[in-house]
Amino acid sequence: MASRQAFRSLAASTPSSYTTTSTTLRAASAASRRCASTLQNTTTRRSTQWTSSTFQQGQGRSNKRSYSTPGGSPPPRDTNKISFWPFVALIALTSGGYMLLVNRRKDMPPNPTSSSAAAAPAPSTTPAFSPSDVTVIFVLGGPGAGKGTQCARLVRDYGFTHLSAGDLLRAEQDRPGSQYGQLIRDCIKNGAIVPMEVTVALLENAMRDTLSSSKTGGKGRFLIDGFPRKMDQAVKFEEVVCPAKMVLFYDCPEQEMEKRLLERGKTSGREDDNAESIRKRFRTFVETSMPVVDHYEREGKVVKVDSTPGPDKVYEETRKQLRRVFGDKF
Ligand SMILES: Nc1ncnc2c1ncn2[C@@H]1O[C@H](COP(=O)(O)OP(=O)(O)O)[C@@H](O)[C@H]1O
Ligand SMILES: O=c1ccn([C@@H]2O[C@H](COP(=O)(O)OP(=O)(O)O)[C@@H](O)[C@H]2O)c(=O)[nH]1
Repeated sequence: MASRQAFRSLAASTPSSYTTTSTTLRAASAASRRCASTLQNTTTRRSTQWTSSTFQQGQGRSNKRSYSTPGGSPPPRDTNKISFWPFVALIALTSGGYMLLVNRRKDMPPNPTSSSAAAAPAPSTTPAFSPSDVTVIFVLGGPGAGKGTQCARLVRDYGFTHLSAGDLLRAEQDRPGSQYGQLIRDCIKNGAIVPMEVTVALLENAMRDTLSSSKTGGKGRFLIDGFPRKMDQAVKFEEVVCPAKMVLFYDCPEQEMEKRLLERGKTSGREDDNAESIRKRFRTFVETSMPVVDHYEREGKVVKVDSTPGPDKVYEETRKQLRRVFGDKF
């Protein structure tokens, strides 16, 4: 209980993730504006330099020609007017080329490892899956709260598809040739959050695979376990993949979670089930993931289950809560 309160008070002292997100978005778009204006200046400077040197060459040629005119008389002054229009055309062409370049860059995908690109405002888009076909339940809770254990039971009894973000990341980490392997390993060991593009893409692919291989005509129900752990993931997922129906939040004191994780570490083979990584994961959970729960709480989507008791009791409460939200035949 004490830890629940600690989570709450820490979460309250954490700046709103929306503020953080929108500040990052503003910073990213300011940076892209600066970038565009630098590009513009460079292009303008280049075209000016090019134009003036060409102009000088043109003048030079014209002077040479005129000096070689038999009779030695200087050329009439208004011949310069004739050579002015090609330069206007060149400036127009250069500017047009610049605009084309800018427009093409707008369509390029962001670089997944760049944090500013990660937070760059995506063009408004329709989610890949409609909530009328696909039910998404986010399953959240601290490390060791019992998310995976409860998901396994719900799959067994209700035919949900269970997608654990952590499992998907570990599979990607071990996939030969993955360009994200080392990045994922480092993040997991340090209890940090892997850049959202990687995780969102893994989840979307897994959902697509499930839906295309099932006989339910593109309909499905997913328990997305251990995701979203950071506000940017939540925003991105709902924007490009599918809005979530609800959040199942397993609430457990830190002391109990630590005990469970150390026990699990004896057999799990996980690089992060050790005292040092556990401490970092708890910190990330409080500072980064609790604001996500708070956000969904404000949206009225959170169903909280105390996961301190044994697994059977927690499951009983989970079913009761799901029946309350979805009705008896969920
Ligand atoms: N309600 C519970 N009471 C006691 N131990 C639990 C409970 N739920 C899960 N466990 C055990 O605690 C460890 C962590 O559970 P797990 O479901 O893997 O947590 P999470 O997915 O939230 O990290 C596992 O070894 C699991 O067997
Ligand atoms: O959306 C996610 C989910 C997990 N992780 C990483 O995967 C680790 C393990 O997560 P998992 O859900 O498997 O385990 P838990 O900490 O809940 O026991 C986390 O600490 C993070 O480093 C991540 O970066 N993004």
